[in-house]
Amino acid sequence: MSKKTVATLSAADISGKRALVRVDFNVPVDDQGNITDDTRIRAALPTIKDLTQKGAKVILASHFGRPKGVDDKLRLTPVAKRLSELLGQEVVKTDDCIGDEVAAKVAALANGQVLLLENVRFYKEEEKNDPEFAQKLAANADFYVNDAFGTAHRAHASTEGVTKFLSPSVAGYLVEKELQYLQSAIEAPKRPLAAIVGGSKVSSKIGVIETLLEKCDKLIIGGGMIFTFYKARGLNVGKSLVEEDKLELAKSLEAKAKEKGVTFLLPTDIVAADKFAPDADAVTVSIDNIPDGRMGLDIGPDSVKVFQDALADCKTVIWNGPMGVFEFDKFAAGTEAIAHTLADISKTGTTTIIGGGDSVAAVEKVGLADQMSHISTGGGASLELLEGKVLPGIAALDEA
Ligand SMILES: Nc1ncnc2c1ncn2[C@@H]1O[C@H](COP(=O)(O)OP(=O)(O)OP(=O)(O)O)[C@@H](O)[C@H]1O
Ligand SMILES: O=C(O)[C@H](O)COP(=O)(O)O
Repeated sequence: MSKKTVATLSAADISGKRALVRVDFNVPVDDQGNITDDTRIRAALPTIKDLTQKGAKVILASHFGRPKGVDDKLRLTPVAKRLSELLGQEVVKTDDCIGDEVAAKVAALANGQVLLLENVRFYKEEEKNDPEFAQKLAANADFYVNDAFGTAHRAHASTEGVTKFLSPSVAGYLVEKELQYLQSAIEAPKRPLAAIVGGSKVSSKIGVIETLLEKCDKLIIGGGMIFTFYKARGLNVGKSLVEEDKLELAKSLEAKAKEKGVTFLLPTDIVAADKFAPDADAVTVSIDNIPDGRMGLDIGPDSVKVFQDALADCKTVIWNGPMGVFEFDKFAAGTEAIAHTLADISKTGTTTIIGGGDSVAAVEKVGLADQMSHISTGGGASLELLEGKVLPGIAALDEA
């Protein structure tokens, strides 16, 4: 990475200084507001601990959800509690992210103490990347660290705007690690390189499919988007999800794969349901035999076998998006089988990278997260990076 990192800042440089650290604590919560997965909080610990050990005063900023103004359900109080348990030290929490209360609590911080600001998205100026708001956020700090990989694709005040008011502006350890895995997988991968792309919509994955076609040796497609490809080939897809306006595009993507010599694999069989529900009746059918009244909600066992064979000799695999409606147990088998396959090939030295919220949730559901080479904490951010886009939150940091 060509960006300056927190590792380059010594205790002599930062002891007693106030660090504004952007983290992505946008964690999933249940109906009661309990955190159901603290991965993103744990992922920020190396940067926070490094800064506190070097004697800095750590001021954490994050968004949480997509509030329209102040929303008590989207306060970061439960996150502060969880973070203080994980750090084994008290985390001071403020009720706002700018203003007098924040200034007073920051002024009272001792070296090595940690403070968490309230949800920065309570101000609409955050997402507008308003310079005055960015200046107010920056006013409480001496330097800036961005460790919010999951939010690096947003040009917001706390991810991009603040860098104009704080120096140095450096990357944290999580950002460094994410870039290292995702960029090297796409720019200098050990080959063969395979990408598995799933999820529901062709339209939301076109960018990544097109970019991956340029880089990959094998492209494996699953999830709801397969039916747009089948229909483009003239197959009957019953009531399955189809994006009618993307049929031509699907055709051209397949043609492009052929032209480039990329192995392009679609499932050979699917699990067809009579309705979109967890208790739907499910039958496995070959793709040229999808009954009229049914919808495909998972890939079938033959497809899993075909995909496994294709992945067996790969040295790098990137996976984004589930193979089926894995939230319903009856339609989770395809996604879970792919998760197991990746765990198996990881053991033989293949680099396996899981990017994106749903695929990560699926891998976690089957307890295989720690067997993958890298699990990205960024959904949209990892996709945009794989698409070759510039991430504004990274671009704004100081060059190394
Ligand atoms: N055959 C299918 N029919 C309808 N929906 C499907 C099908 N297969 C998968 N899905 C749904 O697709 C959703 C994920 O699709 P989406 O395009 O949003 O991917 P994503 O959230 O971007 O994935 P990721 O976060 O892993 O990148 C899941 O909720 C899953 O239930
Ligand atoms: O969960 C995410 O992908 C990030 O925290 C970004 O959230 P956003 O899509 O609301 O900007």
